[in-house]
Amino acid sequence: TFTCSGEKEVNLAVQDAKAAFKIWSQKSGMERCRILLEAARIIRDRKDEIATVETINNGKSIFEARWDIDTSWQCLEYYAGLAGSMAGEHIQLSGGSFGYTRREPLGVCVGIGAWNYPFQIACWKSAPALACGNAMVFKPSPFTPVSTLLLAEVYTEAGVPPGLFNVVQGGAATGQFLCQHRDVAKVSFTGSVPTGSKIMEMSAKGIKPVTLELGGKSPLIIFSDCDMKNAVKGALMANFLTQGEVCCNGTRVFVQKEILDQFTEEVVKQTQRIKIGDPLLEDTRMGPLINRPHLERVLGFVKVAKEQGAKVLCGGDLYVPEDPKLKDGYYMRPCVLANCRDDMTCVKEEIFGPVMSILSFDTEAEVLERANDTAFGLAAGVFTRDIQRAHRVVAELQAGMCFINNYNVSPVELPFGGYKKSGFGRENGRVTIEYYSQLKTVCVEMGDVESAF
Ligand SMILES: NC(=O)c1ccc[n+]([C@@H]2O[C@H](COP(=O)([O-])OP(=O)(O)OC[C@H]3O[C@@H](n4cnc5c(N)ncnc54)[C@H](O)[C@@H]3O)[C@@H](O)[C@H]2O)c1
Ligand SMILES: C[N+](C)(C)CCCC=O
Repeated sequence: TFTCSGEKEVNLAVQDAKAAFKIWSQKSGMERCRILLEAARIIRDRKDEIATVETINNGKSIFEARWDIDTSWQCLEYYAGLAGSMAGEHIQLSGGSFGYTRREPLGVCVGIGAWNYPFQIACWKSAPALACGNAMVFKPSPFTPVSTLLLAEVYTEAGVPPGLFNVVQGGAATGQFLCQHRDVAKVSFTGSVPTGSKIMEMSAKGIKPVTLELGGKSPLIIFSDCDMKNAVKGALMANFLTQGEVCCNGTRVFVQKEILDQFTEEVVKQTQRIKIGDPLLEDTRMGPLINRPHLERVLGFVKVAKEQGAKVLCGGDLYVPEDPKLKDGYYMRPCVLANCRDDMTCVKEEIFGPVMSILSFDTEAEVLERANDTAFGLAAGVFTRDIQRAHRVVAELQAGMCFINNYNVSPVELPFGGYKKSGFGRENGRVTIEYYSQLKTVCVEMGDVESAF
């Protein structure tokens, strides 16, 4: 049980971060690089311990939590590598005068996280922020308060100035204190569209830049010429990681008519094999959902889908593990829905649970139109052996993160973020430096001032 941080604690955290920023921002990129590399090393060394805490924090399987910790330390390593190469430009002007640009940090940045990837989200935000010379105050979701504290511990042990990465706990009220704080220079948010809209409104009042990583309802398009084995594996990766509670999941699975039956049969077979249970056991691949109300919400979506004419091919109901200590857990069986139409609630709304909707299509033009017919634009995937088609289709897809012949892999070198209502700004990749720094232009006169007066 954690106590929520109120206005006083938020002020203290920001004040400490401000003091730490003064020290950190004066360090050279190489000095920051060394400390971030050390932090990455500590996370790598403590991988099993942090993954265990993350599993207890969120409910995802320990197998998957280890992946999250890998993508987390890789993120720190990547931005450590970039820290030393941040530079401005020199621009020659007439008469020997010149200008130059300096890439400078923003100041105290705020990170607000969702509960599905608590440790990874904190790393994806703090690593580029710190590499650029900023401080960060981070607020994890109140459903997953624990693992971010380990990250604060790691940064401290690695040698960042005290307060440079500060964690405050709480929900909406704490988040609002952070967003409205006059000494906060930027807000990076991961969460739902309605909260993202509020964050943007608060930030607008203070003219603060924001990064918004929001929800999605992404299409996964399976053409008849795909490698079937990989397409089925891809569909499972696109739908059932972290109990289906993944922003970029490809939950609208469009399958070309010729292979619909074969694909569906294989997907159902594989889905039924997913081992549900105690997430700390090595062979478990699906743990419990985040909490009771969310479980009920997800089951409610399945109920409405049935009422609207979808056919449940497997799962979609409560799961009670044999182990008596797990009997009150928030488990459900992963669900595959067939006979879906584009106008159904399960196809239009983000469910954020283990529910895959299968839709069929005839032509490329048709599927593109249907895939893009959504207010979201986070991710999309295509399975085909036709290389021209693959690139032609992704060029038309309105999504920030597109996968060809795979899904939900996240190399830190590649920018990640949304189009349309899925948000803006990016995490990972070189471009994120732009979102955590600002450019100062210096104009240098080498001659006399030519005055108009
Ligand atoms: N695009 C991405 O990278 C990404 C990643 C993970 C999750 N998500 C999205 O997150 C959502 C699920 O996460 P959630 O339920 O935690 O989202 P949420 O919007 O309910 O909460 C996210 C965070 O915002 C805080 N918050 C809530 N109200 C606030 C307010 N008024 N002011 C400031 N902070 C406030 C919460 O305490 C939490 O820390 C899904 O829609 C999912 O798609 C997106
Ligand atoms: C690591 N994944 C699976 C790409 C998820 C990124 C964060 C989205 O919720």
